[in-house]
Amino acid sequence: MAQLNFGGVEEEVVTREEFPLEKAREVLSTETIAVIGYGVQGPGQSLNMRDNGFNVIVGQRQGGKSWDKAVSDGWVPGETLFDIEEALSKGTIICYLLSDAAQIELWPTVKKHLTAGKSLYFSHGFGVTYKDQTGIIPPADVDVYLVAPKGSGTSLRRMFVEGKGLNSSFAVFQDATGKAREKCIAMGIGVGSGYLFETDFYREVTSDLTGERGTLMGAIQGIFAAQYEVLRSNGHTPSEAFNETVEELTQSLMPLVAENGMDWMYANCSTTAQRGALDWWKPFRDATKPVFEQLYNSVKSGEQAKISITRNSQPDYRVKLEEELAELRESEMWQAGSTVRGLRPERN
Ligand SMILES: NC(=O)C1=CN([C@@H]2O[C@H](COP(=O)(O)OP(=O)(O)OC[C@H]3O[C@@H](n4cnc5c(N)ncnc54)[C@H](O)[C@@H]3O)[C@@H](O)[C@H]2O)C=CC1
Ligand SMILES: CC(=O)[C@](C)(O)C(=O)O
Ligand SMILES: [Mg+2]
Ligand SMILES: [Mg+2]
Repeated sequence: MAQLNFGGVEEEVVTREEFPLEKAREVLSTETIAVIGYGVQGPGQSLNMRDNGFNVIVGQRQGGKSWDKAVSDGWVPGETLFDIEEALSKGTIICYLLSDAAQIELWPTVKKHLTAGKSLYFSHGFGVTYKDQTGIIPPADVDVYLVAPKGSGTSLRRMFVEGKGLNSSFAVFQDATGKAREKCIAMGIGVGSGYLFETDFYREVTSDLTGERGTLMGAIQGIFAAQYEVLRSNGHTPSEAFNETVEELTQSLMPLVAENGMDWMYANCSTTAQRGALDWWKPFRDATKPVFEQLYNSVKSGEQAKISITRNSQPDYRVKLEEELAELRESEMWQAGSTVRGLRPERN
């Protein structure tokens, strides 16, 4: 592990240099990796591992859209693509990549196939941490670990194809064989992680639930909507409001932040913009911090897990979800966005 300084705090990370792909292949050479579920993470992780030369099979319910996608991605029914139970019985490393709510329903079946010495692999600390709500309590004689790519499975795959790597966290919950940590890191390299930083199941799930509800997904849409509405109610056109809220951020300014940090982005804007941004970021922090505190407490208490389980276990959850996504898509702001995106020269 490389010891690195993160803003004054020493942490250890695993890089591809110190744990090369050849080593990962060697560690997992006798394993059959069964990826259960072919939604978002399933395709990204299984395809990356397959391209990395691992022995991978996919387990998915037959007949649905995900099964068809698996076939079109080159998984062969009866050879590398099986129904879930068959994949569970063949696999020695079970990658449990169903949605967190669906993991509860299938758990009794998975448990049956977790014979001594197998590994149970997650990409989230959810099921194990909230065991009182999920009932997911792994048998004592299996290794249990996670690799959580910090981004969408879609990006994990795209970045791998481009020769890049997404960062992932990793954690060992249970080491029955004495080799759990090594296997976990090898899996992390195999799924296409750029580098791996260590955590535990509790910290992974609480930070992840906070991040996605916060700045990554929830808060950002909230801030976009607030600014857009203020601009619109003061007579600005939809295109002007959208460009000044979203398009400029994603197309021009965030790539600069990604490249070299916030001060670098500021340094490449006008002195007028710099003055304003430097004056206004603290009031925005102070206004939103209580909401973030409320969010974190709701994650910590298990309330957010409960909501997620309850809502996503309902038979009509997909229909309801689609309605909520459509509400966003059909809002004036995102309709304006659709027109704006269509005007990008590279799309013509
Ligand atoms: N979506 C993402 O990019 C990320 C997901 N994760 C974690 O990875 C895990 C997998 O998440 P996603 O890929 O988003 O899952 P998903 O919501 O895309 O679902 C995966 C699969 O579960 C299957 N499924 C759903 N209900 C089922 C049931 N009752 N029985 C059998 N199969 C069923 C679906 O057919 C689908 O193929 C979760 O723990 C999630 O928190 C972690 C990082 C990012
Ligand atoms: C993409 C990711 O890492 C998230 C936002 O946490 C998730 O999809 O659960
Ligand atoms: Mg995440
Ligand atoms: Mg998440």
